[in-house]
Amino acid sequence: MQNAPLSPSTPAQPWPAPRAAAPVVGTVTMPGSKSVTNRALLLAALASGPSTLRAPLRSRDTLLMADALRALGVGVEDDANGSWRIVPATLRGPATVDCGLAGTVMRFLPPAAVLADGPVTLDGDSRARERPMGRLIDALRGLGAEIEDDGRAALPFTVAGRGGLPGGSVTIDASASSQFVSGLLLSGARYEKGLVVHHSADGGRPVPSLPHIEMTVTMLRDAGVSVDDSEPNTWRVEPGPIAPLDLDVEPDLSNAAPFLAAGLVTGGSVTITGWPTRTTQAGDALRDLLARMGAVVTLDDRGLTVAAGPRLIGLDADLHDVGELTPVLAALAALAETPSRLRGVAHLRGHETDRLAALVTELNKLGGNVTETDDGLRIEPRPLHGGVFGSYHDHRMAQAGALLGLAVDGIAVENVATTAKTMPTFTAVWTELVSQP
Ligand SMILES: O=C(O)C1=C[C@@H](OP(=O)(O)O)[C@@H](O)[C@H](O)C1
Ligand SMILES: C=C(OP(=O)(O)O)C(=O)O
Repeated sequence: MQNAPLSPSTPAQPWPAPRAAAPVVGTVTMPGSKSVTNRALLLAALASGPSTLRAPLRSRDTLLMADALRALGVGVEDDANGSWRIVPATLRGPATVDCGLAGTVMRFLPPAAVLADGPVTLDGDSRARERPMGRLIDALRGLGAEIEDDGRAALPFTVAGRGGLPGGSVTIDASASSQFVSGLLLSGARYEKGLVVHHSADGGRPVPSLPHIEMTVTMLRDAGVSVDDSEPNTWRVEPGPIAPLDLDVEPDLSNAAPFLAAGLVTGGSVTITGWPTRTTQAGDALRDLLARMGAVVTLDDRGLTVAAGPRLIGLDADLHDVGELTPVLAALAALAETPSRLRGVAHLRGHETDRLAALVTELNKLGGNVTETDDGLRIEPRPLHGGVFGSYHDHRMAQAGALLGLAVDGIAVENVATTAKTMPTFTAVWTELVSQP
């Protein structure tokens, strides 16, 4: 198993996306959830004893998190069956952390780095330096942390670890990313006074991706931490120990999106095994969203099966809670019979790339009719033609391109290797699924 971060470099040749010769019918087992794996790694590092993570995701984002924790002195050891055993330690500095392009590393690690006994310097890919960070840096300063960022309010910066943090109450504008809140909550129990996080933004802009905060709260409670989220936009974490984890990581439901959509655009049917009946993963919303697009959706002992209905219809939806599904849903909408309106996702401009601009550019390059709105996209289906689909170092843009390639002749995806951010096996699993007789 590879432990070094996978290279984000751009290969010279775009990947010729396979065109479906027949309806795609098959079953796929997804690797573990990125969001669960990186929360579990961080919590395990701060826990009161060793933890076991079974079926963790091993991808660029999670290997970066594992390496970051190792740099701080935590043991992240490979077990024989693919599990990780995490042995906490007093966090040490000086240390250097490569965040790559992982939001979960750049937002979850700094609130833990204040607990280190020396400086921790964080940096990442060039695009990572443009992703929103300033509000989290300010919030940590408000809680007593010292952070040297040369006024950039972005990566790279150095957290002056002092072996602890007073903690207390802080108000943050988390309208750019739910990860600011999740990051603070994950470490909050280890602050002397615990933590109260309150979200407030100009114009009442809400926190996006609330299911991801629910995931954080659920995982903290499962580890014995007392969290009060009864008041909207306020989260209270009591100081106290974090119990060791013994966790089976759920399959990544957001990464299931292109596979489920593959059945829909080809008139076929795809089953994802092990789909949890209860989950906090945002990707679970696919059951409802794809049904609204005309799919026949069944959750049973086999997993989640999504079959094409008589028509693939457009979608009018607020994706604020599930923004990470937007690129694949936009590609699916471009292949639908009726127009779509995807709303509530202005914050996608700060994701791996500006996803709204990227989707408009790349879909229109192929003959599409997509316009950017204040907070999303309008998609008028048009017959598409072949061409190179740019991925902008964005795993979900690459997945969107692969999906288009099933239904449109001559699509090639630039830098498909970027899918390794969350699923290094993407092209292998995709090719196997779509080439089945
Ligand atoms: O906490 C998490 O695991 C995530 C939160 C969301 O971030 P934003 O709130 O920045 O959209 C989501 O888009 C991202 O893929 C994963
Ligand atoms: C927004 C995403 O990632 P990140 O965790 O880097 O924010 C994503 O995976 O769609």
